[in-house]
Amino acid sequence: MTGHVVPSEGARELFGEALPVAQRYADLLADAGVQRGLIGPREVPRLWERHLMNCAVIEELLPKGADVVDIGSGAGLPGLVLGILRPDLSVTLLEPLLRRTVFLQECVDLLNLENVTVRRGRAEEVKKVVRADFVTARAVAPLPRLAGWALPLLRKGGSLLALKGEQAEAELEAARADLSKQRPCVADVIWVGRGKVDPATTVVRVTVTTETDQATPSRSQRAADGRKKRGRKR
Ligand SMILES: C[S@@+](CC[C@H](N)C(=O)[O-])C[C@H]1O[C@@H](n2cnc3c(N)ncnc32)[C@H](O)[C@@H]1O
Repeated sequence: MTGHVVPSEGARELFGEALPVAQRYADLLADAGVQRGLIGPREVPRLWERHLMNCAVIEELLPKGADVVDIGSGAGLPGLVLGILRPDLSVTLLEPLLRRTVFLQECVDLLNLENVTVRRGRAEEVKKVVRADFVTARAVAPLPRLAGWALPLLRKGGSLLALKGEQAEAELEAARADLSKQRPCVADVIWVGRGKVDPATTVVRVTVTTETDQATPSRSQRAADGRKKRGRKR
């Protein structure tokens, strides 16, 4: 055990009652996570500020009881942190690599997180079986590709919350046309955790406005719908 992952006062405030469990997770990351190459050793001194806290503030965006799927969880960021902080959420950690899912399952078992499920797989392979109110992702893929994986998983009114860096606004502007072709949606960039983390966490939020199976109807479907509507009016 490295034993030097000490939470700051800000981390203590942010995690509150969940701090002991978050501390155990931080220790697992600093120990087995580093040994197994899931997180770089240079990240250890900044585990709380740069990783756990930066991810934890996303909880501000999640209503009570929401279903959350975290695409490409890696060592558990942000999904595992959200599951620790918010026992009311139902969190699925979706990750294709066995080495990572083994670590994630060990964390879930050791931390006794009954609200967190580990699922091994690629996001593009679960479109027909996974549904969520929110999809989270950090450092997984450029926005158009990420949206292609995430939007089909969302219920109407649900959002993709993509944790992004300084280029978030430019990335969103470049991806807008592509996003609306994938599924009707509205998208913006928001900052969460002001006063809790510095800098605030930048999130690209993409909210879908139709049911899953109504995603962008084809031209022929639209024409057929139009004919039906005119028929009903007569
Ligand atoms: C750079 S890591 C980021 C891990 C974590 N989200 C973080 O911020 O530390 C990217 C992760 O995405 C996963 N990934 C890559 N392609 C994926 C896909 N198609 N579906 C789900 N996860 C994927 C990788 O296996 C890897 O664990």
